[in-house]
Amino acid sequence: MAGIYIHIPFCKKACYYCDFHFSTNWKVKTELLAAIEQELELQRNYLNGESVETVYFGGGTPSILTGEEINAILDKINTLHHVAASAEITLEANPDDLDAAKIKELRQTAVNRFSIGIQSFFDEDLQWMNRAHNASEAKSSIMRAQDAGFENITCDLIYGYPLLTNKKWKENIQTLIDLQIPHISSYSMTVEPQTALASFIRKNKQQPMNEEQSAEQFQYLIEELSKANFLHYEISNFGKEGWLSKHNSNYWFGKKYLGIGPSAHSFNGETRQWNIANNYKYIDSLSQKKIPFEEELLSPVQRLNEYVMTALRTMWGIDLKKIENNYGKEFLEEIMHTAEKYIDKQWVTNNEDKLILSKEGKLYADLIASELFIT
Ligand SMILES: C[S@@+](CC[C@H](N)C(=O)[O-])C[C@H]1O[C@@H](n2cnc3c(N)ncnc32)[C@H](O)[C@@H]1O
Ligand SMILES: C[S@@+](CC[C@H](N)C(=O)[O-])C[C@H]1O[C@@H](n2cnc3c(N)ncnc32)[C@H](O)[C@@H]1O
Ligand code: SF4
Repeated sequence: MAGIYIHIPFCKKACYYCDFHFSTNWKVKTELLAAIEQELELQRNYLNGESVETVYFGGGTPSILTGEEINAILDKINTLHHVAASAEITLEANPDDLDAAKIKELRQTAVNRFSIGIQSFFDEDLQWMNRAHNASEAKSSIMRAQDAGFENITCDLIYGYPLLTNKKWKENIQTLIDLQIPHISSYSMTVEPQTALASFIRKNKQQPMNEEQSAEQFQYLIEELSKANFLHYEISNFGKEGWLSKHNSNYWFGKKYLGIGPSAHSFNGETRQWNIANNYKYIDSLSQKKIPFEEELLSPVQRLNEYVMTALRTMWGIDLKKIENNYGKEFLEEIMHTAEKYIDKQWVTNNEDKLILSKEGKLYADLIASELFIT
C-alpha cells in the first residue's frame, strides 16, 4: 500500500509567510504538466508494484488545474499503477478557485477529498497574509463543495500571528464546526527566513510572532475540537472518526510514497529523495529523460530518530516494542532513560509499551522529540 504525491508549483499570489515551492509565473504550465507525465513514466517502478491507496495533489495551488488536466494525470497514474478502487484522492484547493463551474468540472474527476486553504474567515487577516481570496469566498467555497456532494473536506487554519485576537480565533474554529467539516489541519504561523513576512519583521514593519499567544490558541483549538468530537490524531491534524487523512497518516506510519514534480520528495522504505525546486530546471531535465533529484540513504539511527519524531506527534505514540524489535534493546534503553524525566513531569504517558504525549506535553512536542533523539 503506497501513496503518490503530485506537486503543482503555481500560485496566483505569493502569500507573505509561505516558503513552499511555487511560482506566480505560469508561462510554462503546459510544459510542466508534460514533464510531470514524463516523470511518472520514468518512476513507474519506484513503488515496486505496490498498490496505490492514496493520491495527493499539493502545491502550490493544484486547484488552478482544469478537470481535464487533473484527469490526464490520473489516467497516467492508472496506466502505470494499480490504484485501489477505494483510493483517497485529495486536491488542495484555494477558495478563489472553487466557483460553481470549477466544482462541476471537478465532479467529473476521481478527486474525492478537498483540502481547502481557508486560513481565516476575516478579510483583514487574509489581506495581511496576502491571500488571493476574501472571507466571503472562504465560506462560500466550502458550502458550494458540500452542495455539490463533496463530503470529505479538510480545511486549513493558521493561528499565532499578531492580528489574530482570541475572539477571532474562536470564531474561525466555530465557523468550521458549524459547517460540519469532518477534518481540520491547523498550523502555528512560522516565520520562514526567505519570506516577505521575515523581511517585514527584520525591518520592524511587522511585529514578531508571540509564542505565548500561539500556545494559548493551540490549547483552545485542542479543547474546542475535542468537545466537537474530533480526534487530535497528529499535532496539527484533527479529524472525526472515519475521516482521518489516509495519505498523511501513511507518511507518519513510514509507508512508501512517490513524489512527482519540482520540490516533491519520495520515500521507498530506505532512501529519501527530493526533486529540484525550480520549474525551468525540472522541465529541462525531464525533456532529456533525467529526473533532477538528490537522495539520502538513511542510517539506522537517522531512521530511528525520524520514527521517534513523527510517531511522538501522533495519538498512537511511539511503539516501544517496535523500537526494540527493529533497532535493539540498547537504543530502547537510551530512549527510556531520557523519557523518564518527561514521564515524571506528566508530559508523556507510558502505557502498554507506548509513549504518548499528554495534553501538556503536546505543547512541547518538538522539544521532547529532540531530547529523545539518539546522537
Ligand atoms: C503550502 S500550502 C498549499 C495549499 C494551498 N496553496 C493553500 O494555500 O492552502 C499548505 C498549507 O501550509 C500552510 N503554510 C504555509 N506556510 C506556512 C507558515 N509559514 N506557517 C504556517 N502555515 C503555513 C498554508 O497556509 C496551507 O494551509
Ligand atoms: C502542510 S501540508 C497540509 C496538509 C493538508 N491540510 C491535509 O491534511 O490534507 C501539505 C503541504 O505539504 C507539502 N507536501 C506534502 N507532501 C509532499 C511531498 N511528498 N513532497 C513535497 N511536498 C509535500 C505540500 O506543499 C503541501 O501543500
Ligand atoms: S500558502 Fe498556498 S497559495 Fe499561498 S503561496 Fe503558499 S502554496 Fe501558494
